[in-house]
Amino acid sequence: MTPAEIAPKDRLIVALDLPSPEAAEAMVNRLGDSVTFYKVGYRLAYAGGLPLVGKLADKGKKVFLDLKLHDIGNTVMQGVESITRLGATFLTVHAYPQTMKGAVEGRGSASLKILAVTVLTSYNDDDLHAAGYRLSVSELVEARAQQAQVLGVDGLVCSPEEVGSLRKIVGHQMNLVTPGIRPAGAATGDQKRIMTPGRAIAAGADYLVVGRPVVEAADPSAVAEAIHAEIAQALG
Ligand SMILES: O=C(O)c1cc(=O)[nH]c(=O)n1[C@@H]1O[C@H](COP(=O)(O)O)[C@@H](O)[C@H]1O
Repeated sequence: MTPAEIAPKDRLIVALDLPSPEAAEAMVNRLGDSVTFYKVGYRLAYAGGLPLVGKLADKGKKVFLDLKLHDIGNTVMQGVESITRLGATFLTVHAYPQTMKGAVEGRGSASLKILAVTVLTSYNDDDLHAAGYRLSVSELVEARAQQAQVLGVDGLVCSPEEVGSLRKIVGHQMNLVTPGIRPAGAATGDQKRIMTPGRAIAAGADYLVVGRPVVEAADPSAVAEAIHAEIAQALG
């Protein structure tokens, strides 16, 4: 599916950053038909949530398995080979060349799509320098995007701020998936490179990842519906 063919409703990925599979399933039931795509990340996966990937897929939902793998190439390759059997649509790895190469090999011809995390949305230039990098966020994001494209990675996780420049580099071949999404007035939390849903879509993001603003809301469905409306409006 090319990015232009993604239905507006399928562009919102709700991060099920919840403490247990029971809490996650309750949230999925609460959101009902309004949400079609979910992310399972550290909090849920390490609390016994991995079987939920297959369960959600059986219910017709798509699942983004956010494990952010990073290890020697052979270990990543073997891990991804195992993950291809879980039923996820997307899997994250960190955007290091050996890691991305191993992940693409492990994926083989499976339908799982590998997303490379460029620079985490909680980082700014100062955080990168503190971690020992000499490049700015935008320079490192662009360099990693180029490497990911050459290595056959399927998509990138980036902040909405980088979507415009990354489109020029990777065109429409790669999915651009953006966390760091905050509806107007929502608490920023630890995110540093953020945008509203409408502005992120207008900038060219294919998918928006939203966690706390939805799952911690008094009325999660109402927030999800409002984000869908912003997405639809931005797509015109
Ligand atoms: O890979 C991710 O999904 C990810 C990458 C990134 O750079 N920033 C980022 O926030 N995320 C994830 O996206 C979600 C954002 O959640 P909220 O900040 O609660 O909306 C979390 O589950 C993060 O782990």
